Amino acid sequence: MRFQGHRVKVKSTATHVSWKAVNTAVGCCVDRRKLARRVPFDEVLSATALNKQTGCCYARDHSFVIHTFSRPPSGDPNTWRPEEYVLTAASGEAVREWVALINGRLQALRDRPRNLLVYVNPFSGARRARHIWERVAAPLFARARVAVTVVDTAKMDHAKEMVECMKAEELAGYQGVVAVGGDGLFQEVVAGLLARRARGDVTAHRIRVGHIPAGSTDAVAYTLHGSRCAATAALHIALGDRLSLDAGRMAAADGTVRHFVCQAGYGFMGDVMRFSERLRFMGPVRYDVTGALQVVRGASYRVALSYREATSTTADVQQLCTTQCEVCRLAGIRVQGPHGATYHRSATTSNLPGSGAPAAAAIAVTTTSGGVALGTPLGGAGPHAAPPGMHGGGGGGHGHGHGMVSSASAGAVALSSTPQPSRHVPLQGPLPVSLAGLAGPGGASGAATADTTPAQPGTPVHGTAHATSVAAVQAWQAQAMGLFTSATAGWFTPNSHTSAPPGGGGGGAAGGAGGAGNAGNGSARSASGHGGTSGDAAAGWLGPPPPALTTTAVAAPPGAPSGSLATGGSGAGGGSGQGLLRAPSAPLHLHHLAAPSFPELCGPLHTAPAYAGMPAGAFTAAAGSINGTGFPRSGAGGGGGSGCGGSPRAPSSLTGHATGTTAAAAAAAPDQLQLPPSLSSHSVPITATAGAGGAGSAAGTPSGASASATASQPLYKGHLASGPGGGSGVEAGGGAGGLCTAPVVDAEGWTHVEGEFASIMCVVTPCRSDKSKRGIIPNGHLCDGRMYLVLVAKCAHPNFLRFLIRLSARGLVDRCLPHVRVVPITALRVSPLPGGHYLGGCLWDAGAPESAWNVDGELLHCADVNVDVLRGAVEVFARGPETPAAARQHR
Ligand SMILES: Nc1ncnc2c1ncn2[C@@H]1O[C@H](COP(=O)(O)OP(=O)(O)OP(=O)(O)O)[C@@H](O)[C@H]1O
Repeated sequence: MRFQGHRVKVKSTATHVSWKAVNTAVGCCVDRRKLARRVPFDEVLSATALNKQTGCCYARDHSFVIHTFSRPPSGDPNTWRPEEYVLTAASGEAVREWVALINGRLQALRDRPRNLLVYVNPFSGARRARHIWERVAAPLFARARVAVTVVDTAKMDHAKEMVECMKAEELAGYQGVVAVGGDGLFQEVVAGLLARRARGDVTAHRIRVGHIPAGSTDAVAYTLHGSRCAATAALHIALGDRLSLDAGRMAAADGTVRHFVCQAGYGFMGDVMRFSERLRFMGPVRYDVTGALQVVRGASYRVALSYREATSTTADVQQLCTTQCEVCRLAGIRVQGPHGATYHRSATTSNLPGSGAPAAAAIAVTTTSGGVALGTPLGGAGPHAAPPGMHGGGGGGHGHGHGMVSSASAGAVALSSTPQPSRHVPLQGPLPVSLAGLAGPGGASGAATADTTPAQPGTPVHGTAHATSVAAVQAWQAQAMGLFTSATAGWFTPNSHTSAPPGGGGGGAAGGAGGAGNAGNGSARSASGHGGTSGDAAAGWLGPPPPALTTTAVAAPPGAPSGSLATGGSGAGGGSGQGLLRAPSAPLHLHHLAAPSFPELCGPLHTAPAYAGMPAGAFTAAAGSINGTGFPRSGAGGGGGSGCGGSPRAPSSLTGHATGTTAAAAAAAPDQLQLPPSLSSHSVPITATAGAGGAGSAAGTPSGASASATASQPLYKGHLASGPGGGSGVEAGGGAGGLCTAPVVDAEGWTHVEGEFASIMCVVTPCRSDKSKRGIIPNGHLCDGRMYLVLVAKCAHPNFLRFLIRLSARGLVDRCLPHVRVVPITALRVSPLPGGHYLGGCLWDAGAPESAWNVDGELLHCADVNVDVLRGAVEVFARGPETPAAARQHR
């Protein structure tokens, strides 16, 4: 054949097509090496026969073209250009053979998309999204023979709603969904897919997401590909690159849930976003303008932070996450594909038995007096994804729990779950004994409990069984059942004692205890639970095994009013508790309090947040207040035992036991049978007494000290713990810049800090952008199951400028500046506190006491949030940035 007018010898192997000049082809003035090419098939879009007449005096030209791309010969290899290699054969027959051979090889690449759904936001960035799609991306997809369905978004959340509500069969027709716009549009698509997954739609698991940058920041595309080039992004999509990507999930106290794949920022970042929205007419430059104004403004905000530090892994090695990222590969996310090509596989879809089908392990049972609601789903993947412990502290209304599938593979634990849609099953007599729990060899485990209403006190409490799983997971179930049977038997049987399963079960136990107290059939009963570790049963789930779990259900006193008597689990710190809640048989819906991270999954009633560490007594009292029946109510629950003395987030630091009484005002609302969206309008005085040896003592609360606090603040803000004793432990000073309290680590591994910060960021991937080319966290990873908490203490203007310059030029590492901390974490809670400093001005609300969250470029106005990370939450069309050494040149 001929290439660029010279004779070349072409050959094809299983992985590539290559050619080089034959010896006699070139004279001494032509460098033979410049004619040689080696093009891997996984970098070829397609081959097409050319059928052109080269001129009236010449014969028909028998040529074909190989559509591929090229990297710059030097410098950054991450900006690709479409490339065409034209080869001329001796005959038309030869051309047809070569075209068929190359396209046949491409057909065999199973990750190549054939049909894509494309959303274009015409208003992104400088409003060039449509133009970029038509001029840059669409022609490349046509070259790659990818069919596309294009939708222009008409409003905010249009793409999210469409993805979320589309029929499963329709979605199954696509291999991926592409967002042409900014980070916000990409986030919409991700949110839509995750919502489907939360509903149990297995189709959504294998849908990849692509981002063709046309917005103002385009941090997603930059992070994934190392460049903001639209052609590069389109090429990655057309070539079918695949990579699993972590996502952060931010659940706000107002019930809003947002996902992010780059960063969520409070303080400076939030203010920049908040005010730049008013300057949208300026286009992308609005961020520079408002950024400068915010530096001048020098705002700082007081918050209470609790975070769970990530365990040390290979990710701690200061190493860049690129195509060959060893950290992500070790995590089992990237595996070597056939023919030496690197394929990226999601742990959620390929590491489980019966590969391809996502594991289903959603288990939850909630019971009300009228029936049993099944299927509270698990939403996350990753050892820290599900916060089942939130269920443990809620004695009273419902027994419920979780199951989680765990698989250990390639040095990492991969967790996956497929939730089931909630159903409501009428309660007809005693239900079959229930148990739902799955555990895998990875160590994480869970449990589910349920309650119904035994006719007589003293008879076993039956539960409902609900465990849904794919066939592969059922194999694990058999293994897990033994574990859980022994662990949970006691939860259903009064006066029994049992031990927790390794690594989990506390949540279920406490939930079970509460569940046992749920009446619903008119017969009163009470239950007291003694959680092994704490009312914050997350510890039972994620942390070390509790020393013992004890559950006791006892009959209610004779003549007790019809209704339920319930208590929550007790804390581990030496405290134990029991509660008494009298209410009619109306459901208490305590699980709404108990699952703040999944409000979108659990319906509107789940919007009222509660946090781990809230004393069970508080739950009980709160429930009593909102049920408002006029019965006298008192609640006494075991202290939650999260053990941070004085942290506003951990009222249970007043461990020992807490006694709750409902406010009289609350009792004056007898018709309020369900939780309002927020508890903020309810004042629930709580008197708490610290018990001897409580977990709080570990955090500085003097052992045995008494503390009492009356909460006039919303419960969820955790201001309960401001009393003496509880508050004494943390005001030790120290911390970042000396402006925050010394970090206090509680028994469950949460670190609690209060302070005044100029900026708080939660960065889930390196987060590269034009403003920070190396990334905010240069050594972050795309899929390692951790986030990085960046704390910038209140500081003088020059110091904040130093921070911005450092962030922009080199990225951040821990203590890169005296007032900057970078901590790898897996979960975070943030609550605003009164205080803070800022200048007023026409562009901002001078009196605003709180900042807002900037969640991947979208505003979230509620400052009170819970954040966790979903490992490998989405699959994306990407392979990670390439290094010059790793980039394969075709020459
Ligand atoms: N047709 C539309 N009209 C108005 N808003 C839209 C429309 N389509 C999408 N949106 C919303 O516009 C917001 C911004 O979109 P997008 O993120 O694509 O651009 P951007 O903000 O300019 O870019 P970046 O997020 O990279 O800074 C998103 O919240 C998105 O939900």
